[in-house]
Amino acid sequence: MSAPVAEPARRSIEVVAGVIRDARGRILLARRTEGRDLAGRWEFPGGKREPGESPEGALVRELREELGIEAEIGDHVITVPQQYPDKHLSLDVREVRAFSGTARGREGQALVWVPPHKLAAYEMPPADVPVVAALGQPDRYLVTPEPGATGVLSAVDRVVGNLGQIGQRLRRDPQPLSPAEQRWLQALDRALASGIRRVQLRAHGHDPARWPLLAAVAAERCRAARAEVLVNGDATLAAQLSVGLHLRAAQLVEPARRPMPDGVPVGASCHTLEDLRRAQDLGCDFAVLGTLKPTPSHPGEPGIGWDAFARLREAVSLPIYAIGGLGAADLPEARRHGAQGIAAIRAWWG
Ligand SMILES: Nc1nc2c([nH]c(=O)n2[C@@H]2O[C@H](COP(=O)(O)OP(=O)(O)OP(=O)(O)O)[C@@H](O)[C@H]2O)c(=O)[nH]1
Repeated sequence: MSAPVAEPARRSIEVVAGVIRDARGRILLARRTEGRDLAGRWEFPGGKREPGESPEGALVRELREELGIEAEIGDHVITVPQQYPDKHLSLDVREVRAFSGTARGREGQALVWVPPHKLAAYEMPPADVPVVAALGQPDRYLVTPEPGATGVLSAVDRVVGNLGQIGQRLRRDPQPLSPAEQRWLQALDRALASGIRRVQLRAHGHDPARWPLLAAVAAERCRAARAEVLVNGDATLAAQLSVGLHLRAAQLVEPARRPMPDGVPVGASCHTLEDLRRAQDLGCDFAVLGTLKPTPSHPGEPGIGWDAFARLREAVSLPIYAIGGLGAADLPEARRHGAQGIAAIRAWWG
């Protein structure tokens, strides 16, 4: 009997790439030349870090060698850990604050200047999917809390206490929002005013008969603020309101294909590698992964931590928000571990 063949260890490479913008705000992509891995795909110019080099130093050298420009390196955008069949990549992406010279493909590579909203139309390596999302999509994802005790429409209803009658009145009265629901909408307005641009409408525990109306009003406010909206778990409601759908982890096993048409956002809550793979196979636009840190909403759960987050993140190429006990102060660390940003109830709620 022959001895089992050990799987060859994947080599690790550290690559630094630059987001170079022209005066019109377009971003430079270079095409990988024949004979290299992923030949023909478009990428952000850059290359491998040499031993002893800083990320900034490596990027300045690569851009000089590849494009003939002298670059000034700016902010960190995201570092994406990514498993490829033959290697483990860490792709560290930086803004190029300024450069001198004219960019030319000095190694025979084609170049193209692309408006940011068109980046996703270019075929790029898997590690670049989270980079393109980091450049164009919100880094904060608000998940709404439940609106509180709202089974009370008025003092009369409280006395009657008959849900059937309340349901009938809801159908007649176009504005039956309770004080708690109105406070909830005001908090949503404050979150939108603070710059939140991606919202998951979720109200576990809220009266299901009242939720469609409240969600419709909330979706309208989000639209007015140009924020993207997804409703939690309910594809029918999402279609009625013409908004996106956020799948619960338990729902990932149900659909055989993407549950909404292309162009309508679909997100997914994930806890395991299997969830993430399923979300990716379904064509979800992004995932939410946690719980990252201990949080009062999940007592007794220690949180997976950033290293485990990065190990899961590298097995897929979806944009992924981290969730669980996180806030604005965690955004830089999230980006260093390949996260699109942070999903939260408390931290982003007005
Ligand atoms: N510069 C750059 N490299 C990227 C991007 N995305 C991405 O996956 N990569 C990967 O990072 C590695 C960059 O290595 P390289 O360009 O310096 O050298 P190479 O082709 O000889 O790579 P190799 O030695 O791994 O085969 C490649 O494996 C490439 O596929 C990107 O946006 N920019």
